[in-house]
Amino acid sequence: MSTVNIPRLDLNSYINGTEGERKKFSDEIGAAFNETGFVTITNHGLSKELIDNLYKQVQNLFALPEDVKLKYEIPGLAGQRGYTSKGKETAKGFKVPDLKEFWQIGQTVTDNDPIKFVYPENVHVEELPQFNEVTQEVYQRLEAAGKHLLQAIAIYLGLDEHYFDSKVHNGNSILRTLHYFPIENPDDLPPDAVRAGAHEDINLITLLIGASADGLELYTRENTWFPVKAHGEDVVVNVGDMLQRLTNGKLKSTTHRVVNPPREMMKFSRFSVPFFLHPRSEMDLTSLPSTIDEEHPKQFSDMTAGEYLDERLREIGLKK
Ligand SMILES: O=C(O)CCC(=O)C(=O)O
Ligand SMILES: [Fe+2]
Repeated sequence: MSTVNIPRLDLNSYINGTEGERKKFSDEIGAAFNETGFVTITNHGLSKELIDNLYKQVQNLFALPEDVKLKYEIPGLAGQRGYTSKGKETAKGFKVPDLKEFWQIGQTVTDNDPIKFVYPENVHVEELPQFNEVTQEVYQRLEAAGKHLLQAIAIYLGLDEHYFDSKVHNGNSILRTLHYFPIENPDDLPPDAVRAGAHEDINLITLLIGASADGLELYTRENTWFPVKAHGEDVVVNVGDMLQRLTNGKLKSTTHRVVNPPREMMKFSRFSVPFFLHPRSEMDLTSLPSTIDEEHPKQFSDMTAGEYLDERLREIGLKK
């Protein structure tokens, strides 16, 4: 099996570290994002209690009766807020939808930024007030961690440390709580039905709170699948397509998937919670001039984040 190096980095050594520690963090995350596009992070600002409470609430949400969940599935929002039922999202290039249902929470604008009027309202689960509270806290903490990670990445890219700050302020990020539902009769499934088909994330970076079970795999340069394992409460962070475009492929948006468990485990749920860190839709994703040269010709067309998101949501079947 090919060996894939997914370094485990301490975010606190960047936030509160010495000049040397900050530089080391920035070099390490940059090198990993250039090589495999994945790292795991400790000291990310989410306590074990918060994560345990999050998973408890997520389980409560998906345990609600089908008709209650369906009342939160809102037409016209492309799944960007509230509930998305089974069979709605299909990985790009796949025919069979993923074996999952999910709930998405978006940005809450608390200042006078006019972008407030552009975003759809978040949907609150009337039956579970604690779900709304805990996901709000998790959103804010992952967004804060993500801003620090982008500062470290900016330094690696030779940009000003605060290059991304204004671009992600009140950005279009999404916290997705996911349920890969139990399958009682795996024989009834189409042969190519999987929990999450191979895909790349759309956004700048994704922060994933370690899932309730194994299954996440990344596609290596040697064309093999490699399992991504996170210790306890570590957060897995990977590069998305927007950051790959901005850096002309210097930082890699690595293909990943969630495989089905062994047959006898198919009757158990798997839960996971990725946070897709998006910029404001006006951010220009045109590749940075410093990433283009004779050896690395320009690979992507110039687009804003909003245009790119729209194109991708259509490709995965969420937007008509
Ligand atoms: O469930 C997981 O572990 C990963 C989910 C994922 O890759 C996604 O939703 O984009
Ligand atoms: Fe993903």
